[in-house]
Amino acid sequence: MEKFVVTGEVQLNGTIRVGGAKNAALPIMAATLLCSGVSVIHDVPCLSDINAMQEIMRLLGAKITWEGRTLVIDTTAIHKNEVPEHLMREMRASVFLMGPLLGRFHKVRLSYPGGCAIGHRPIDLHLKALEKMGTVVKEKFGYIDAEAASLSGGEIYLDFPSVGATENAMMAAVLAEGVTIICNAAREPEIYDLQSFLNKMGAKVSGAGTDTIRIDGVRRLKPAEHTIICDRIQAGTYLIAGAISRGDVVVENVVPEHLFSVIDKLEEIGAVLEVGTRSIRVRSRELRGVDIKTLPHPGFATDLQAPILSLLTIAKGTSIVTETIFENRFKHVDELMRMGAKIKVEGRTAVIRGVSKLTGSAVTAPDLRAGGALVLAALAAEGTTEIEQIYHIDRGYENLEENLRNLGAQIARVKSV
Ligand SMILES: CC(=O)N[C@H]1[C@@H](OP(=O)(O)OP(=O)(O)OC[C@H]2O[C@@H](n3ccc(=O)[nH]c3=O)[C@H](O)[C@@H]2O)O[C@H](CO)[C@@H](O)[C@@H]1O
Ligand SMILES: C=C(OP(=O)(O)O)C(=O)O
Repeated sequence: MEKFVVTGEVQLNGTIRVGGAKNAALPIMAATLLCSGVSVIHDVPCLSDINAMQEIMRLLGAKITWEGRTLVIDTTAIHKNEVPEHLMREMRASVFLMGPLLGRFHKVRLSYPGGCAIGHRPIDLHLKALEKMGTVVKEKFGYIDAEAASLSGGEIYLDFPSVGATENAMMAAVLAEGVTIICNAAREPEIYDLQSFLNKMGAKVSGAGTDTIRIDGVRRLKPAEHTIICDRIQAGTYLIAGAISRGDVVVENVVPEHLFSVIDKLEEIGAVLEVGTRSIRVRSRELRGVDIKTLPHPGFATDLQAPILSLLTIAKGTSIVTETIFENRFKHVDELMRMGAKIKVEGRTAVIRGVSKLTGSAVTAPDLRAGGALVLAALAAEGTTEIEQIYHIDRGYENLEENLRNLGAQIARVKSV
């Protein structure tokens, strides 16, 4: 086990370049399974979730090699359409294998996925979408058997614009007969990236980025080459790092339109932002409290709720943060309170009374973004903070300590007893 040791109160200065998005790379890796051949995916982040996905795909028969930040995936020898439970449990994204394997083999067997413990996280919408395409789903002994003699297009209404269900439905529908319409689809940028990749494979998908996606089924797909979009959540986290340290940070390789809600809230908090075509500069001195509500894209991303909450702990006045996506995503609050934050949680709302200073303390990362939030708090805190269970952070933040050190932060990864 490892932990981060952070000595705070250092202003961050400099430039950081973010890489490809985990949440785009994972479904796109799964999508390569839709056909036989060699796909090439550029700017894949080096993260433990990506490694976990590779492990599963290798078990299914894929040959995967890294060339720098490029992943070369050969799906010619896929011979399995069954994923064992212990591998499914490793991450939420394992559920993305369902759509592609069903599309290619008309049959798949897997169990419930794992992932960050941030709420109940059912997969009923994924299954409902697949059933609408003619799949028969049977659940027994913790396993899900999904089978479709032939997948056929259908009209799918999602009760909630679930990112994963939208992606799974898209991947199953590309090889289905006829037209599939996904209504109330998720509009996250990662959905658009998946559409781009599927279309490069020869699929006919349109509408990603809106709430209605149309898929005209095709008979055959071919392998494709693609570059993953940049990670808006890591980018947002580094912007908050600049603001919380009262520094001057430029985040490069970003698509500002993906970050509108964060840019808007940081400005409301009092940070000064300069938005370029592919970069954003953040500076801050005085911070004031604001209200934030997480929503599906283009609303404020739930994955940035914990990081921005850290910033609000030292903003003047009272802030109210409402988490509407996941019912259990305030686990960072208790840890932040150990650092001197004043926060009260009632149901899905956190009321934060800004304090002038946080103090270094021993804390534990309860999940990925909550872990990121603790690193941010530690950057601003007086003294030294030790953050345990950083394997959560390694799921989604690439080279976090190195990137922060390059900006001047005092952060070290050390062995934990
Ligand atoms: C790998 C990946 O891309 N993960 C992201 C994805 O997760 P994920 O795809 O799991 O998130 P969803 O958009 O599906 O979940 C949103 C909400 O819908 C509910 N729901 C979802 C599916 C379902 O079948 N039934 C159901 O009720 C969930 O419990 C949750 O309350 O989107 C989330 C919301 O932006 C992000 O926080 C995650 O980082
Ligand atoms: C919750 C997240 O990931 P996952 O859906 O893979 O658990 C995340 O990236 O913040």
